Amino acid sequence: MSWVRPTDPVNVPKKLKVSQLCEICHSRKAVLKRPKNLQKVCKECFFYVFETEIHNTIVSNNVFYRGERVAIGASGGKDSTVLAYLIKLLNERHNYGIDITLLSVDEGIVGYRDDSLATVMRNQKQYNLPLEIVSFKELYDWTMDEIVAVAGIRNSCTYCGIFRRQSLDRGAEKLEIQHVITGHNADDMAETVLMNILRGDIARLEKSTAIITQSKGSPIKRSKPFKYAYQKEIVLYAHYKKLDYFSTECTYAPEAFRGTARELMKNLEAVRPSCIIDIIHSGENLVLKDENERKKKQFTKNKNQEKATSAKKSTFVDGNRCEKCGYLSSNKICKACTLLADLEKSRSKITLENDTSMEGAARVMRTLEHLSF
Ligand SMILES: Nc1ncnc2c1ncn2[C@@H]1O[C@H](COP(=O)(O)OP(=O)(O)OP(=O)(O)O)[C@@H](O)[C@H]1O
Repeated sequence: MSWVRPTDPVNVPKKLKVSQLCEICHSRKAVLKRPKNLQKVCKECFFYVFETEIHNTIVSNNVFYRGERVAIGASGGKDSTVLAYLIKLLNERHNYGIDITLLSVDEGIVGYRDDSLATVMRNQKQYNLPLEIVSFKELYDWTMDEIVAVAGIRNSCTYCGIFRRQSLDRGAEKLEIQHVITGHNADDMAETVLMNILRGDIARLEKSTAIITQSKGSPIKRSKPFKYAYQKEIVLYAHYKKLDYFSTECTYAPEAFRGTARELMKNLEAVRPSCIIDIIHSGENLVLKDENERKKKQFTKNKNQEKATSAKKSTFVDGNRCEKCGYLSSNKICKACTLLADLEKSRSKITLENDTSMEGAARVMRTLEHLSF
């Protein structure tokens, strides 16, 4: 264990007021207030409680089994960098017996993902873990910069989310790994619960607080060991541990509604820090109406939407394979292929400049300015 009770009288601070002491060890000087519960703690106790809380989440939810091969979705950002560092540390400390690989998706965003992948490559060396990188270009023949040029910045998160999710699954499948863990934290989870409530999306609401998810028929399961970890604490941990992470925001703006929910969450958290955990707790304990009854209602709603958009929808069966790409899909044609078909229609309209020295968004904006559809 790394935490040591400060029994050495030489290290006990002399003239500290009681209010300056760490509220856990009552010996060392507190250097931070935990954003989660406003408890004043010293650096050593913060590391210890933070690591122990993640360990407890993993153990109490049976996230791993001995001998399991696990891929960590590594973006180079703070959450997944801390995740890679901590999972490796806890695996060694508590002998989980898991085999860890870093798995990155290169979405093809010049000036953003290329820099963050450079961080992942450094992390790979620092943590001595294998790394696999899959790219949108190799899987779909599109980069995100090209997609934004065709579909617009406002739709970027939709495309990126669907392609990234499938890319992580495909990367894991290539490595013959059946478990992908991601750095989604408590803030992300509370934000998703809030968003689903505000949208009335009950089907998603029901699944939004699960720590482990797996589509029926899919061999790949997903889990979120940081489910209860506050984003601010993850950043503090990375800062005090001097971890090497990439902190630039994505070049493309977050989905408008998610951005609004995030803002709302931040305002709520400022007034009541525990609200992040409280929202997750509420989500976990929601008792939803009988599923059949909801499905009937959803069916009627979908039928009406179908009529309005005259969209052709296939029968929803989990575990199907996409008729186009052959990858697992709950629809006849998977979401990625549906989006790709729309993109292909527009591809001919666009000729992207071959200048990679310019940042992605700037390049896209210039391309758009010169386009006449
Ligand atoms: N390009 C990627 N390659 C691999 N995994 C990714 C990638 N992008 C996101 N992920 C995974 O999904 C999680 C949530 O991603 P999100 O886009 O919300 O980023 P984030 O909250 O900024 O996280 P991070 O700080 O790790 O980038 C990440 O922590 C990571 O595990």
